[in-house]
Amino acid sequence: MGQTRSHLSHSTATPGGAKWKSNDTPHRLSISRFRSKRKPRSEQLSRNPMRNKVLSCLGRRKRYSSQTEGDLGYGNETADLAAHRGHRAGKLPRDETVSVSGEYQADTGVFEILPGLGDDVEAVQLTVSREEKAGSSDASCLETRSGEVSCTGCTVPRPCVREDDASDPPARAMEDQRVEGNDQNRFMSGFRTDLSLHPLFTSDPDTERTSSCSPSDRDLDGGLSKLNDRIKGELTQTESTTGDQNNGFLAESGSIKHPDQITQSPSRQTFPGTIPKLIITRDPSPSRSQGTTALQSDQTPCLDPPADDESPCSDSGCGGSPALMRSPRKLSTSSSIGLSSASSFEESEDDFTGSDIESSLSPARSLCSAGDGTGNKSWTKLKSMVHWSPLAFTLKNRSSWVQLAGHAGNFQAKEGGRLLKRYCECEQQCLNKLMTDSLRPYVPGYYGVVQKDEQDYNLMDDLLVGFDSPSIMDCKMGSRTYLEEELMKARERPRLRKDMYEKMVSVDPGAPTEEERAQQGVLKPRYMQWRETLSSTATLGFRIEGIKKADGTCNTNFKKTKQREQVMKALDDFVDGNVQILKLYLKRLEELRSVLEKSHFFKTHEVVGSSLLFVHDASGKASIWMIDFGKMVPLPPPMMLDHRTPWVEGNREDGYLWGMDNLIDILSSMLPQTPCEVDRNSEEA
Ligand SMILES: O=P(O)(O)O[C@H]1[C@H](O)[C@@H](OP(=O)(O)O)[C@H](OP(=O)(O)O)[C@@H](OP(=O)(O)O)[C@H]1O
Ligand SMILES: Nc1ncnc2c1ncn2[C@@H]1O[C@H](COP(=O)(O)OP(=O)(O)O)[C@@H](O)[C@H]1O
Repeated sequence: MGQTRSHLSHSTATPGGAKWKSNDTPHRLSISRFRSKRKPRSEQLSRNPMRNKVLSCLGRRKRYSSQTEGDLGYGNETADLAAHRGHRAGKLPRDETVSVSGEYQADTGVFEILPGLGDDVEAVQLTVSREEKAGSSDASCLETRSGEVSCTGCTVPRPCVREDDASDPPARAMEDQRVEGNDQNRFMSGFRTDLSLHPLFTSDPDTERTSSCSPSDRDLDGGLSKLNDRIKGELTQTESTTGDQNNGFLAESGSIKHPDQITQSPSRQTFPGTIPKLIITRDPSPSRSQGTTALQSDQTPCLDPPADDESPCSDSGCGGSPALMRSPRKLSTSSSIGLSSASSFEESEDDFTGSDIESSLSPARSLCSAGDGTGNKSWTKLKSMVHWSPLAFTLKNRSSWVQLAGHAGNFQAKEGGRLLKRYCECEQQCLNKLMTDSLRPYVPGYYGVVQKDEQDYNLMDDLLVGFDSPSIMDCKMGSRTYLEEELMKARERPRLRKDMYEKMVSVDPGAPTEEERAQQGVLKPRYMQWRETLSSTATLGFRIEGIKKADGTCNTNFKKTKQREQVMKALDDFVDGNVQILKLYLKRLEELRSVLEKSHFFKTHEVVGSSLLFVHDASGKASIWMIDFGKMVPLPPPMMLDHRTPWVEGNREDGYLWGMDNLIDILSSMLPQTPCEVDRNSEEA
């Protein structure tokens, strides 16, 4: 119970760059190297500055608005399910045709059994009407819109708790983080270049709206309806898909350079963009003015927003979850690790140890006590967490499914190697489109929308299937984690998030401004930007969200893992010094990058908050998939992104490929040099 293990492997490294050995893993070489594979930034692409108001109609992810601990997996299943009733969220329009990828014939409207659902699923219907729904009064009865999944075997994932070290220095002031390499004018020709210069949250939201929005409402409406038409068309075009997630498995060998042995290259990539002036994070430097706020508005931000005032594709948006507002220390649903009992885990909450980031939870509820990825604290083993049930071995396609990050309660693991993820329209549309895109091998197979207990879910492959006690890492990609739409909404209708304020304070009590402290709340973009600059998102274009290792140890506390060397240490520990795995990951990433660069889908979507899920196991299998498409939104045609251009408001760039370049570069630099490279480097030196 609660066994502590885990150390970052580098902590035992031989000083002085001597060869390092961990168990049977290959030696790491002490030669420092830095490979720069960064691709040149492409020229500005054709862009349409029109605000894509359709975003607000696309994905809306909602968490259970009144989550209890039972909701989060502590209660028994019956209680969980009961609690979920009445919190139906993110519903599709009643009359909408639901596409179930690959397992239906268009226009039939027939029921079909999804093979992957196993015994749980009784039926899936592709099209329903309001009348049908209206006739269904009993939540336990078959909902005729998209089918029913019985409750058997489903439980809500448990949350994983993060622990943050509040003693670390506060984040740097973001308003000053204009970093080298930025060339706004180059990218903003044809745009209103004053967008990022406006103070956010002016006293007159209408004025602000006018200044930041070029097109008229009529134009926007037109764009909205055209885009909706396009999307509707695409919804019917989904092709057959099956869960072929094993297609990404790879294999190789070698040794990894110890992160401590890698020196910083002069060619290190720095964030080429500008941190928007939304944020004033307090700077520890006495020379900095403190207590300034970005909320330059007469308008008093609302601390208890109306439920419908949410930002797109967000569970609670800038307005936040009302329930969370009322329950400030509720577990952050996005700071969780869930272990589904639909997987092969057997667990009781008593088995979990560690402290709780969201400190309202009792210690008994806490799942992991983690270091910050810098070696300051040791990781804590969740428990004798991975108790394989004998049953698990007899069931085909079952995995020890783990929810490493994201919103607690969003997932339910199903037999048949699939997952139910709380419905998000944006995600549904993306997954549908991805099923026919060249990116298909890099995303989970998608099987449409199913309904259970008045809640819609997207049904997708469990990517852990096929792995034996996998090690998992969630890496959030991109240099920006909030949509432009969210930013605009925050300006127009600023809503204070008490939960985010508290999350911020728990990590760094000095981070809030005086005003934020007085308000006991922060705006969502402010919080998101603070997280970006505290971690490696702003400087490297990605950040580690969580790592769970084969031995059951788990760390979701990488909020302050910012520096390249810190990231390397975490990665090194994740692969346990196994250079074979590292090479496989590198290969997969390079392949994915190449496909991304060519994918029309990718070029035409703003990709925010999406992650790469790294999975490997002791057998030497390793792969990476893209997950979380809740904030992957289509651009108004003919706008396209290169995903490397620094973001300035209006250009919608997200830094996804820039982050990938950096990630690939970091992984490459961890590999041992070939003799040729050693020679070349010594010659250069
Ligand atoms: O990781 P922490 O610091 O807890 O912050 C979370 C993550 O950024 C979530 O992103 P993700 O889901 O990608 O993990 C985000 O959800 P959105 O992606 O919906 O914006 C949450 O916003 P809220 O859901 O508004 O609380 C935010 O509170
Ligand atoms: N298809 C999948 N297969 C296996 N695990 C998944 C899959 N999708 C998500 N997960 C797990 O769930 C976590 C959260 O997923 P994500 O889609 O980011 O949720 P959210 O939308 O709530 O942020 C991931 O870190 C990963 O551990």
